[in-house]
Amino acid sequence: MQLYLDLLRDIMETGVDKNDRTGVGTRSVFGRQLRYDLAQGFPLLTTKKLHFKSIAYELLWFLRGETNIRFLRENGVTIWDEWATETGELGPVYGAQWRFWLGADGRYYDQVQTLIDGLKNNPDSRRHVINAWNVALLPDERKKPWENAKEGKMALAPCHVLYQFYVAHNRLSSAVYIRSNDMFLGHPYNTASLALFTHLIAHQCDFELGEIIVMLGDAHIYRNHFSQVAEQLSRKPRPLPQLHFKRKPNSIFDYEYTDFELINYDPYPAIAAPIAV
Ligand SMILES: Nc1nc(=O)c2c([nH]1)NC[C@@H]1CN(c3ccc(C(=O)N[C@@H](CCC(=O)O)C(=O)O)cc3)CN21
Ligand SMILES: O=c1ccn([C@H]2C[C@H](O)[C@@H](COP(=O)(O)O)O2)c(=O)[nH]1
Repeated sequence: MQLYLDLLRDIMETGVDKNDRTGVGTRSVFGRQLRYDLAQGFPLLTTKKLHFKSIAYELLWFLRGETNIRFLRENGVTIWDEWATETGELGPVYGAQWRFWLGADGRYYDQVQTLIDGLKNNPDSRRHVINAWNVALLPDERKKPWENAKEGKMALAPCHVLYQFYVAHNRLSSAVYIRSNDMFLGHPYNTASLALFTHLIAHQCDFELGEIIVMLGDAHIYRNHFSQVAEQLSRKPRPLPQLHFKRKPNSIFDYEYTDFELINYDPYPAIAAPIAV
């Protein structure tokens, strides 16, 4: 994960200070790419402890097509609490777009099922894409996230907007475009989430593992994370953990948290940081 630490340093040293929607303020750069070979280990940050459970349950929640935080809360995951309405609604965020994209013809489109079918039947296709940027449902940036959700809009505009998958020599690679990335809190989650998603799909479709590629638009460090970033940069990365499966469910939608496990994860202690809402 040296690539990540190098990018944090680059942002601190060369980034531009700007204001942002949350009022906290950021230092940012625009347009970067990080890539990891999944055969070298599972790209979960070791220079601070990450709550893998939050990352895994969030992905399972997307795959269920859910947009209420109930499922997350039932499993001890609180990372979406700040944006939800009193009843836990987030509006039509990722899960809704991945599984139930409402077409102009009035039909719902399941992008994940289409992806799996496409990878199995036509792996060479260049159209293995999942897109969350549903223009009609984007929030009004001047309103609070939960106000948007109450009006049937997304609480937050998608950050990890577009996924693409690629098969060569029976190896599955993936890429994600993240238009806006909170480099201290969000980025390590987003990287691990893409890695886990790629593992699940490879497991289902009998592919070997290739690379993951994370492409960033606005890559920012919030002003109130500067000291935490300095602490992180003083630490030396340790060997990556591995992901093992214990069961192969019949479909991508049937995985449970207990079906996989991380082994040899030996991180430095967690570093607490406030989240910008
Ligand atoms: N400002 C901001 N940054 C984000 O990364 C982000 C958002 N907003 N809004 C939507 C989601 C929610 N995400 C989150 C939210 C909280 C943490 C967080 O506080 N992580 C703590 C541990 C908390 C836990 O897992 O229980 C950390 O130390 O990593 C991480 C990602 C990612 N996204
Ligand atoms: O998966 C995610 C979701 C959100 N973020 C961060 C990126 C920004 O700091 C905020 C979103 O604010 P916008 O004004 O909509 O850009 O959340 C992330 O890093 N990863």
